Amino acid sequence: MRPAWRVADVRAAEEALMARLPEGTLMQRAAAGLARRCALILEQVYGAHVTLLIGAGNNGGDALYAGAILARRGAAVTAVVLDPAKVHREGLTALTQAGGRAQDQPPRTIDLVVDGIVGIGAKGGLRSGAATTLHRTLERRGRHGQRPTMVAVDVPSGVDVDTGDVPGKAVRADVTVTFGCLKPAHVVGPAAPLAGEVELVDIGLRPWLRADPAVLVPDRADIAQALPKHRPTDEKYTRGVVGIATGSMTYPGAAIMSTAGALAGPTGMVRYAGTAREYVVQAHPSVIATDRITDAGRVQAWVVGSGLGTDETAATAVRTVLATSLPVVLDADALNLLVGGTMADLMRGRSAPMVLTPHDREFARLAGEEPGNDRVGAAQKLAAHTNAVVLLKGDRTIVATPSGTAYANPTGSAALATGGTGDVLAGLLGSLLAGGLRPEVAAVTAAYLHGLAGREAARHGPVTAPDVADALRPVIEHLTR
Ligand SMILES: NC(=O)C1=CN([C@@H]2O[C@H](COP(=O)(O)OP(=O)(O)OC[C@H]3O[C@@H](n4cnc5c(N)ncnc54)[C@H](OP(=O)(O)O)[C@@H]3O)[C@@H](O)[C@H]2O)[C@@H](O)CC1
Ligand SMILES: Nc1ncnc2c1ncn2[C@@H]1O[C@H](COP(=O)(O)OP(=O)(O)O)[C@@H](O)[C@H]1O
Ligand SMILES: [K+]
Repeated sequence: MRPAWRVADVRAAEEALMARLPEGTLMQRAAAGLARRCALILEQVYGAHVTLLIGAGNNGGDALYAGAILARRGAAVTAVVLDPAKVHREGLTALTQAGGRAQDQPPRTIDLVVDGIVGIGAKGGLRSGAATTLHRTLERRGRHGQRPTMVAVDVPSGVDVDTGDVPGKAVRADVTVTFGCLKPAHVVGPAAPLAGEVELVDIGLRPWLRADPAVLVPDRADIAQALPKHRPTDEKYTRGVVGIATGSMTYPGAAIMSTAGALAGPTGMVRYAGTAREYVVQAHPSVIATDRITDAGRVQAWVVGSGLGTDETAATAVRTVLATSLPVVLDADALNLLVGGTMADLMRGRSAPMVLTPHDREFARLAGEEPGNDRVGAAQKLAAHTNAVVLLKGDRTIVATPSGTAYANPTGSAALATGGTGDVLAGLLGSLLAGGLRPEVAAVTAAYLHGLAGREAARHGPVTAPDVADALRPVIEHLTR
C-alpha cells in the first residue's frame, strides 16, 4: 500500500527532522530531486528553455534552487516571480548567480514549466494574478513548436492538498515531483488527475511521519496477494458460495450484471434468489436460482440491492439478508431502503460485516448530505455512523472502514461511467467476501479489479457493463500470473 499524509502531519514530521539537520538541507534535497526529474524530461538540458512560476513561499524556493541546478547545466532559465516582495530571496540569488534571470512575464519560448506557485501552504484555488500568469505561460510554445511540459513542485498549484478538492483554477501537470510522502491530493478527488505522473523524492521524512496515514493506495502486489489462491484440494463449496438477491421482473438486467460480476470472482458457486431467476439462468447456466432468499440454500455472503425496486418484496429481501449472520453487500435500491431508518435495528444488531456501495446520490440520501469536497472524510463519517465498510464510487473510489482507515482506488476509468457497471462491481465484491476476504480488503480489491477491467474493456471501443464483466476474468488472470 502506498500511504499519503495530510499537511499537518507533513509539517510535524518536517519540524522533527529539520531539528537534526543543517538549515536548508531539506530544500536542497527537494530541489536536487526536482532538477533530476526535469533533466530527464528535457533529455538535453543544455540550451533548453525552462520557465519557473514562483509564488510566495518555500514551494517557489524549491523551484528556484532546481532552476539554479538546470541553469548551471546550460539551460536558459527564467523565473516569473508573482510577488517580488515575497520571493524566496536565497533561492532567487542562487538562480541569478547560476546565470538564470527573473522577470514578471513569461518569455516567448518555453520547453518546460516548473510550477512553484504554491505547495502545501495553499489556501483556495489559484489567485487571479497567478491564474493570469499561468494562462499566458500555457499559450507559449517550445523550441520545436510543442506544448511546454508542466512539472508541478510538490502538488499542482491550486488544489486542496488535504482533500483533493479543486476549489477554483489549478495547474494541470504532466508530472508532479513531491517530497517526503504522498499527500491526499495526489490520490483522491478531482485533484488526483491534475497531478499527472507522480514522482516521490525521498528527503528522509518517512521515519518521522505518524503511523496512521490519511489514505492508503493499493498497488498491484497488494491485490494479487489479497486474491484467494486455488488449492488442489478445493471443491466448489470450499471456495465459497455467493448469494445474489438483485434485479426484478422490471430490472432483470441488474440481476444478470451482478451475477456476471460474481461469476468472475473467486467463489466456487453463485446462487441467485429473486424474481428475475429465469433471465439469470438463461444468461448464466451455471447459476443455481430460486425465487426466494429463504429457499436459496447455503451461501457465505449476500449481495442485495440493484434493480430490486423499493416495494415490499424488495424490503423483505433486504430484511431477510440483514437478518442472516453472513457478510452482506448493500447496493443501489438496498441503500435507498435503508434511508427511512426502518432497518436500523437489524443493522445495529449485526456482527457480520456489511459493505455499502453508494454513488454520490445514494450517499446523499443515506447520509443526509452530499459527499462534498472531502470525499475521504465523508466516507469515513458514514462508515462510522453505519458501522459498515463504505465504498464511495467515483473516479477515485474511496473505501472507508468504521474505525477510520481509508483507501483510494488508483485504477478508475471514466469508461466505467455507463449503466450497470455498478452491478458488476457489487457482484464481484460479494464473491470476494464469500471467498473469505475481510470486508475492506474485498472492497478495495473489487474496486481495483473493476477499474482495470474498465480500462481493458475501453481498449476495444465504447464500453458497456457486460464488457466490463467479461474483462474481469483476463484482468484477474493477468494479475495473478
Ligand atoms: N514540508 C516539507 O517537508 C518540505 C517542504 N518543502 C517545500 O515547501 C513547500 C511549503 O512551503 P510553504 O510552507 O512556504 O508554503 P507554500 O506552499 O510555498 O505557500 C506559501 C504561500 O503561498 C501563498 N498562497 C497560498 N495559497 C495560494 C493560492 N491559492 N494561490 C497563490 N498563492 C497562494 C501564500 O502567500 P501569501 O501571499 O498569502 O503570503 C502562502 O503563504 C512545500 O510544498 C514544498 O514544496 C521542501 O522545500 C522540502 C521539505
Ligand atoms: N468518471 C468516472 N471515472 C471512473 N469511474 C467511474 C466514473 N463514473 C462512474 N465510475 C464507476 O462506475 C461505476 C458506476 O456504478 P453505478 O453508479 O452504481 O452505476 P449503475 O447503477 O448503472 O451500475 C462505479 O464503480 C463508479 O466508481
Ligand atoms: K506547486
